[in-house]
Amino acid sequence: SLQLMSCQYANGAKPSPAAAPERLPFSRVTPEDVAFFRKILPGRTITDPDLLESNNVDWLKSVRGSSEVLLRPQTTEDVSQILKYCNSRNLAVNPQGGNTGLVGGSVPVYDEIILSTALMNNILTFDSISGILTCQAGCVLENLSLYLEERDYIMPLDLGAKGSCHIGGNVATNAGGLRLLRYGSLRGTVLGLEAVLADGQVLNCLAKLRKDNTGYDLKQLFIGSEGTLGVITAVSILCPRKPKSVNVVFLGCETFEQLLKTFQLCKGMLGEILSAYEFLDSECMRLLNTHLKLPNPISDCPFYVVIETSGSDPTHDGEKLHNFLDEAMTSSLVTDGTVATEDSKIKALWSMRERVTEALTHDGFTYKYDISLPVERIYQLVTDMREHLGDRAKSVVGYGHVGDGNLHLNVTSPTKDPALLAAIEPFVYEWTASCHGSISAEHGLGLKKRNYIYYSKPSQAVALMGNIKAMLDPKGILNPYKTLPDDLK
Ligand SMILES: O=C(O)CC[C@@H](O)C(=O)O
Ligand SMILES: [Zn+2]
Repeated sequence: SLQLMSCQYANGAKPSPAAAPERLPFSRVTPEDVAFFRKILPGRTITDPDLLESNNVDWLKSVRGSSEVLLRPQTTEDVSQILKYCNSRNLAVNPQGGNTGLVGGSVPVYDEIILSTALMNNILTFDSISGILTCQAGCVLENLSLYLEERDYIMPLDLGAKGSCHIGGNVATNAGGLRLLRYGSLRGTVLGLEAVLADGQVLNCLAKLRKDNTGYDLKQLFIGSEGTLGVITAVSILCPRKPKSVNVVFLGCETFEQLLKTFQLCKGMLGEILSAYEFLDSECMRLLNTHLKLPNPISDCPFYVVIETSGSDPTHDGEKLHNFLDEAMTSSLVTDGTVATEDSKIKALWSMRERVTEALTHDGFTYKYDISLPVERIYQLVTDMREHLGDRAKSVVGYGHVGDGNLHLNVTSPTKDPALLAAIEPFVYEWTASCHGSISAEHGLGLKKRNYIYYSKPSQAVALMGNIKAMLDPKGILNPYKTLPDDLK
């Protein structure tokens, strides 16, 4: 049974999952507006509905807008002119990066103008002594990684969507990913950023310093604000050296308790070379086998772990890893495992974890939950949800970032199913709030989760967020219907 929640919903009305926001009274785009955009962005003002199709729908194909204008600025000055104009005309704007978000934050809800960072993809500077990279917001994460690897550095973040996501979008959503355990969140590695405010003012906080205690750290407002406070146009990021030795291990455990004990052992024995500790359950493995034809690299187990080590001495790392595996096997914490040191096998083992999201899209309509919990509780939520839903769900799977206490709980059904959704929500949020967890660990609130914010934040904090929004974007033109709950307006 659940503890009484200390959140607004404990006594008041609970938000309904199906609630769609009403269109706010923004202006509608006129031929004169389009003529203005064509003048400042010749050839980069798109109105052909076929060309706009992919920008209007999210990666999951679960949210579809009806924007009629896509703008593709190349410079900060372009973005500034666009926003200055839109603000004066009261036109709503949806800032968009690689459009790989999972909470409906990166697509328009109605007819918001789409401002894409796709053509803002220049690397500005890289300092090979400090490892500080500055680049425009539209650089694709994987391109930045390749650029850095040639210079013996890596990006401090890595995610499954790396081939399409933009660094500006990563920063705007404070994306977590697979290396957070080692290099920390973007709140630590982003040293500076440039953002254009709703009225077109350019805020240049593009510092390239490790330390800077001169007043409030304004860049933090934009990190994780999902484009609601300004459009990030450039960032500077502190990048780690490329490790000389990388190993990946894929292990199987009988129980989640053993998986956690293995994590403890691993932290103790691998210490400073540990760079990832990820998990998937046997349901994920079934979906990888069935939908992507990826064979299990070890024998069947209830739980699987991906451990990555990154260090500077292959002999030293190999020895540590060997000792750890020896201990984990002899103490029966793990039942089977395989190790990879060469690139192609490392990639193959990583894909067992990275491609779960893709496998799920082939299983049916997917309801996604991205929950932070005390690490020892994370799998209990999956077990309880399975029991709670019984045969109403097609698959209920758990995977995620054990090292960060971040569970990805996904539920599928053959088609979109409002009755199933009503069984999942608010159950999942109440469960999370009862453990003082977060209802969005790394994906953000976007359109889908914003009305559940009170499960994780006190109403004073949400009200203050509303004040900050009103100060920076008084007309509310930036990414409306996102992040903040409806009851603020
Ligand atoms: O699809 C999901 O729910 C999780 C996606 C991503 O955050 C991951 O860790 O794989
Ligand atoms: Zn994740």
